[in-house]
Amino acid sequence: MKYLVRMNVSLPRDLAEDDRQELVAREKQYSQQLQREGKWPQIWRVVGQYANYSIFEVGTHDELHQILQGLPLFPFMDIEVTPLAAHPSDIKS
Ligand SMILES: O=C(O)C[C@H]1C=CC(=O)O1
Repeated sequence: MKYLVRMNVSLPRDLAEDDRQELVAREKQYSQQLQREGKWPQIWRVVGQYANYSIFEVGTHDELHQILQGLPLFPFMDIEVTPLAAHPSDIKS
C-alpha cells in the first residue's frame, strides 16, 4: 500500500543545540534505514518550510502507524497521511 505523508516539524525554541543535533541525527539514521528497506522510497523537502512530503510503501495502515510513531521527531511533528490508490489513467499500471 502506498501513502503520501506530509510531516511538519516544530522543534521547541528552547531545545539545546546538542539535543537538537542528536535528535536530527537519529531521525536521519531512522529515515535512511527505512529508505534502504524500500519502505520510504521518496522524501522531498517543502521549499521554505521545515516540512517534507514523503511516499511510504508498506503492508498495512498499522505498519505505517508504527513507523511514524517511531520517528525520533514524532513528538514534534504534525503528520498528515493520504492513502493512495492506482489511477485508471496511469499508463504505468
Ligand atoms: O527533516 C524533515 O523533514 C523531518 C525528518 C524526516 C526525515 C528526516 O530525516 O527528518
